[in-house]
Amino acid sequence: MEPKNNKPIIVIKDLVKSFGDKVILDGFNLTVERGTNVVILGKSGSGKSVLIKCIIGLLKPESGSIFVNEDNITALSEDELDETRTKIGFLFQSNALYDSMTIRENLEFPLLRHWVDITREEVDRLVSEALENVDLLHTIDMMPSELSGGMLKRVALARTMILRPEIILYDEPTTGLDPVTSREIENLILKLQEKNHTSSIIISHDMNCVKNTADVVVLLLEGKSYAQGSFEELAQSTDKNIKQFFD
Ligand SMILES: Nc1ncnc2c1ncn2[C@@H]1O[C@H](COP(=O)(O)OP(=O)(O)OP(=O)(O)O)[C@@H](O)[C@H]1O
Repeated sequence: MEPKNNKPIIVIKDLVKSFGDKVILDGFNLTVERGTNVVILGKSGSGKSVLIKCIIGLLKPESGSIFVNEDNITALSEDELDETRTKIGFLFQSNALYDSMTIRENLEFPLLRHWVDITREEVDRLVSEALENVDLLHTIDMMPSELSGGMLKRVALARTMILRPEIILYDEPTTGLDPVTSREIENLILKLQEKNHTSSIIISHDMNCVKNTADVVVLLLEGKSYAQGSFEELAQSTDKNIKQFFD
């Protein structure tokens, strides 16, 4: 038998999702190989967020399948979904940090929620380690309002990583950041991918981010995976639907 680790981590087949008579995903297919970063490129409203929500089981597709490892997301109960979701980290565009909590408390939150038997020492160690990974240990007792946009994104990334997810879904990780800070975030995404061997799906409009982080770029158009390839392959395409993203 083929060892598990050589199998793709996410396999999506013929996914269909509509709202009323509006078909958003129309037979979408995607395979994410273990340890790779896949960037989903698509116009506003093309269904990128809907796709991510289907992967974490927040939306139920009409048909098709989504396998994360051995689990068919579309067939899991809520309890089983909760278990699977602990293996999937999500970096929200808004960062989703709690404004009334310190950075330490924000990072403790997922640990205390998911690992009920964890000791105080272990919590402290993991929080410090997660902040060290993003070079922000000195902010541990600060409030989110004291940090810049780039620092908040790094804290949010540290919090996403703290449960050691196998998969990370990034929703426009560099939107609203200046080019230098964006580059810092892109480098962190690559560093943490290498360190923790995570696999990622990244939604981004920022072509520098796409270029710097993608192993594979997937163009979502009219509900389908219209094109797939490396950044360079797609950048050289003469297809007008693909070219418009690279011009
Ligand atoms: N819960 C919902 N009910 C009805 N329609 C929805 C719902 N969620 C999304 N849609 C519709 O699905 C389409 C795709 O939305 P989605 O948010 O996935 O786009 P997107 O590609 O992520 O866009 P953007 O880049 O602007 O974030 C939009 O037309 C949106 O209005």
